[in-house]
Parts: sequence; C-alpha cells; structure tokens
Amino acid sequence: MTAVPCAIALGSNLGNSRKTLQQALTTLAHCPDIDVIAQSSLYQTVAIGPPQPDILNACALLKTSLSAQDLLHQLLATEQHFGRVRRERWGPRTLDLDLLFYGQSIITEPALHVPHPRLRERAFVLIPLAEIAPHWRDPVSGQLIHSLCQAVDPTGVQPLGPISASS
Ligand SMILES: Nc1ncnc2c1ncn2[C@@H]1O[C@H](COP(=O)(O)OP(=O)(O)OP(=O)(O)O)[C@@H](O)[C@H]1O
Ligand SMILES: Nc1nc2c(c(=O)[nH]1)N=C(CO)CN2
Repeated sequence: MTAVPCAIALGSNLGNSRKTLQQALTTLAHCPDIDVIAQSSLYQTVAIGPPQPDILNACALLKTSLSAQDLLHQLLATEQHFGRVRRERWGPRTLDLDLLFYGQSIITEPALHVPHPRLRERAFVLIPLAEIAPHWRDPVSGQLIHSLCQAVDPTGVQPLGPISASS
C-alpha cells in the first residue's frame, strides 16, 4: 500500500503536558508504518468544555501505510500508553490524539469519523494545522485549511514556540 498523508491533533492538560506531546510524537515516529513529516508549534489554549486547566495543543502531519482504522487503533493505543482515562466528555486528559484527515477520504463509521467532524469550528486545531498544512483541502467543505482558519475566533489560542523547546 502506498503511504497516505494524514493530519492529527494532539492535546494534553494533565501531568507534564509538553513532555507528553513530545514523547507521543516520538512514539508515533518509531512505529514502523508511520512517518512524522511535520509538527506545528505548541499552543496553550483555553479548554472548550467543562472548566479545567488550559490545554497544550499541537498538530502533526504523518505519512502511513496503515489503514485509517489501524491508524486510529495506533492513536488510541498511544493515548493508553500515556495513561489516558476517560471520565467525563471533554474532560482533562494526559493525552488526546484525534485523526483529522486521512488523505482526502471521507469515512463515516460508528467508531471513526474522518475528517474529524468538529475540526472546522476549533481554533485550537485550525491554528496549529494552518502552520503546517495551509493548502490542505478539507474534502467535506471544499475549503483550504488557511481559509477555515481565518473564519474562527483565535481568542484563547496562545503560541508557545517550538514543541521540542524546553520550558
Ligand atoms: N477522527 C477521529 N479521531 C479520533 N477518535 C475518533 C475519530 N472518529 C471517531 N473517533 C472515536 O471517538 C472516540 C472518543 O474519542 P475521545 O474520547 O478522544 O473524544 P475527544 O477527542 O475527547 O472529543 P472530540 O471527538 O470532540 O475531539 C474514540 O474512541 C474513537 O473511536
Ligand atoms: N482548548 C481545547 N479544548 C478542547 C480540546 C482541546 O484539545 N483543546 N479537546 C476537546 C475534545 O477533544 C474539547 N475541548
């Protein structure tokens, strides 16, 4: 199978979030079927949902020979590895990994929706994603990421610099 370009979103607000996001990317890069092509800056973002500490967010571009379903399983296994526990919807998390795009595929299965259904309304996704994939076209809306990004309110999304920089 030829490698498919994909985009993922990363988030964390429990534990050492910067380190967790760095290590999660390293873990994914070590998977034999995944190449990490690009990573955005790190952002501190006001959490949308129940009151909780700010979230560190970033996005990355991958290339993978995995199917979308197998890539999702790898993302969920990586969340587990970093101690993800689901208590309340949109609650605090050690690591959240969302599959945003799998090439130009549109997938609507009970356990997998791609493109991620809420990405168009999320400044905490679109701002980091626009850094690394401004010309990626969303196959659902037909819009480019940089256009979708211009349409969201950037309030509450603060750049922190390179993800690999030490704090
Ligand atoms: N594109 C996708 N990326 C990640 N998970 C997905 C996707 N589509 C469906 N899911 C399913 O959603 C389930 C719950 O995901 P999770 O608890 O991480 O939601 P969340 O990231 O907190 O909220 P949101 O989906 O609004 O970002 C996962 O177990 C997975 O099966
Ligand atoms: N700022 C911010 N808010 C959120 C986030 C997130 O990653 N960042 N993720 C959510 C569900 O996954 C819900 N709310």
